[in-house]
Amino acid sequence: MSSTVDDDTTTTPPPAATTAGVVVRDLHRAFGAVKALDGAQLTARAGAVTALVGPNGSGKTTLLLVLAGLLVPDRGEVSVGGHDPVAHGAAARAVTGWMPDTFGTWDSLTAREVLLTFAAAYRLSPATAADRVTELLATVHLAEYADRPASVLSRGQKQRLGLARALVHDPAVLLLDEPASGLDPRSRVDLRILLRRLADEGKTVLVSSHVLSELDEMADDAVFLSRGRTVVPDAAAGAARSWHVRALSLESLTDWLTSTGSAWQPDGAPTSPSGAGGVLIDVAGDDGAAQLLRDAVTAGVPIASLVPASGALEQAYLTLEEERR
Ligand SMILES: Nc1ncnc2c1ncn2[C@@H]1O[C@H](COP(=O)(O)OP(=O)(O)OP(=O)(O)O)[C@@H](O)[C@H]1O
Repeated sequence: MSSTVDDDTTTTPPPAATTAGVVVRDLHRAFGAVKALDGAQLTARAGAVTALVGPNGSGKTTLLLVLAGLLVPDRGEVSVGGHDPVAHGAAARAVTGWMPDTFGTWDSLTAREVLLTFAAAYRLSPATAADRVTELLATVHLAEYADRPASVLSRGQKQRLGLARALVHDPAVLLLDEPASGLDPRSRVDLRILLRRLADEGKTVLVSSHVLSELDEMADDAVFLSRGRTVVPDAAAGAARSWHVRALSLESLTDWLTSTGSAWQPDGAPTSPSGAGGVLIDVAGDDGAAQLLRDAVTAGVPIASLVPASGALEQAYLTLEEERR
């Protein structure tokens, strides 16, 4: 990949797209002495939601900016929907929907006008654009704000308008930087459902977020970044996971766990007047949880629930050795 030129203005047409999805190989980008990307690798499949996870400063936004064609990398290979965003920026942008973590709007325009402006920039015909914008405003539940100035929109509503903007040209690849930030719980659920639907339609969805429980529920794949490098979470540490066990009688649960030599700790929740309560216990994998449940029931412990205390992504995230920067 060239690191300095966008040759859209030359007469060489971009090569036909060959690879769906997003592929990143050995990507580097420094800001002075800070290596924001230091050999990052990534593959995001078409038809899947891929989570981009990492501590503050790990390079997530830098990576997404490179993929969106807004930042030139120092070196490395990038393919977005089969196009190189540096060498063939226009072709890559045509298939890319980009939602930054904060979306500035022109406050004097209405929500509809904002979207129509972007639709025109993507060269949608006025008739197609009008229909598409009306449909998208309904999709992100902003129909009632369609003809009001964007200045009246709340932060979460602006986020939703930003999502509609990213979708206006029906892109094959969606790059979303912290899309859930500022959204209320209902809007977060709507976002999750929408991203799942888009992936099911065959689109590539790459989403960064700090809300790991949400990514857990929507992501098919995950890529972990740490100090600009892709890392594989410690598999051994990830194998044992904390589970929350609750029983109708806390006393009988803890007596039984102690008699079997299992290490447990209180879950911190108050015991109910009837004596119900719970503990946290480390269990190796789903098989271990199934065995624990079988043994407890056999021993006559009145188990009420057995659930992972944290999501798989969160657990994997916590095994990352690198710290925030
Ligand atoms: N324009 C810039 N100039 C100087 N340093 C930058 C610039 N952009 C990013 N950095 C640095 O590059 C590193 C990676 O930043 P980046 O914003 O990509 O991280 P991030 O993973 O998105 O973080 P967060 O989760 O906090 O949003 C950080 O150390 C940051 O300070």
